[in-house]
Amino acid sequence: MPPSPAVRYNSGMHENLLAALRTVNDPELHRDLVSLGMIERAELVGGTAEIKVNLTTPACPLKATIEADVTRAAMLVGGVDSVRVEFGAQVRTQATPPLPGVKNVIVVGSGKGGVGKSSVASNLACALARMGASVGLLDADVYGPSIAHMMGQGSARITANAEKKMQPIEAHGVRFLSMGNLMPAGQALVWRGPMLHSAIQQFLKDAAWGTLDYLIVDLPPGTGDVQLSLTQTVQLTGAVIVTTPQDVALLDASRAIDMFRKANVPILGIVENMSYFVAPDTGHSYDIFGRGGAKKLAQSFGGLPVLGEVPLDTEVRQDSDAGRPAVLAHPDSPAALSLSQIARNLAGRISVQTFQGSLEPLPMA
Ligand SMILES: Nc1ncnc2c1ncn2[C@@H]1O[C@H](COP(=O)(O)OP(=O)(O)OP(=O)(O)O)[C@@H](O)[C@H]1O
Repeated sequence: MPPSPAVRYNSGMHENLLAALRTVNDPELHRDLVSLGMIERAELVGGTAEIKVNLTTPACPLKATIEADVTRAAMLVGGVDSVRVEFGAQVRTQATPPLPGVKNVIVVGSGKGGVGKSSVASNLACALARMGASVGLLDADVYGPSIAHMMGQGSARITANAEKKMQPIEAHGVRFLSMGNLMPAGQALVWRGPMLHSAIQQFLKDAAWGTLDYLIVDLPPGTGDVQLSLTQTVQLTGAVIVTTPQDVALLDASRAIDMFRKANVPILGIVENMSYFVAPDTGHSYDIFGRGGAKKLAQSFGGLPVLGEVPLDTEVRQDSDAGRPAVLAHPDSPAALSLSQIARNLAGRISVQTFQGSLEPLPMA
């Protein structure tokens, strides 16, 4: 790893508190919070240590652990009776952002169709936005665009702004673009590769995305032209692979993983959708498609991360059909809880990957 550039702290910082915080490691980045540049404030006000930690994502999966570790370390400093920890977040980006203003572009792909890729993509986008990130969602499933419908904006139409850029539609705190908002409903798209390539380019580069922490891209199933176009157009942060647990889906998912690997796109993790079903009347869990396939798939590629398992749940479908993804409509349902945790795990993976690529510290306030 390259050495970390020195982090400068402003003079208002309490030296003993900073020294204590140097003993606290970020649990995923395995470096102390001070040298990572994550401490924005460390002051002693009366007997209270007031500490502001700037996380690398608002969806940090280990926020509670960090809070407990910071509190424990600060309480050991002389004169501290209580600790108040405040959190901020600043998502980092690779050395050159994938698009101007867009810190991370994450594609959501699958080998097989119908495994729930669009459902996962829309729920991840809404979950990350709800956690405080600025999120875009691009429906690159040009042959079967379903994001507009799932976001409750099936009849909205894309307009151009004053600079003649496509203006993303906003719903549930997410900015999105979908072919479904360009074409009349129910019409088929008959395009060849080069036309698809230029459509993808326009969706990415001629759209007013503004500043985004995460741009989630819902791909068509399989390993075709759109996937190729995307890998050639932007430096993708990575890919999330959605699969169901049965062998036929896993076989196709492994082809998708192989394609991304050949294109040098990091695999951020695998999501096992429709993993199991919990009968609402009896509470019994049934592994309808054979739970655990994603773990085996991950192992067969040398230990890829499994981001989580999402149960088969009628609310996921009903909420998508009603235009309000389950993480918002039924946030406490088992499927939504799992999807929210997957969003946190994904954000955590992205932070770790970005950190490993560059040890630039966060600029101090
Ligand atoms: N965990 C789940 N529980 C219940 N229904 C689900 C779940 N995940 C997805 N579905 C439903 O399955 C159907 C297919 O899902 P979705 O459109 O997200 O799949 P896809 O992989 O994007 O499909 P395509 O190949 O057409 O792009 C939808 O009706 C969706 O609501």
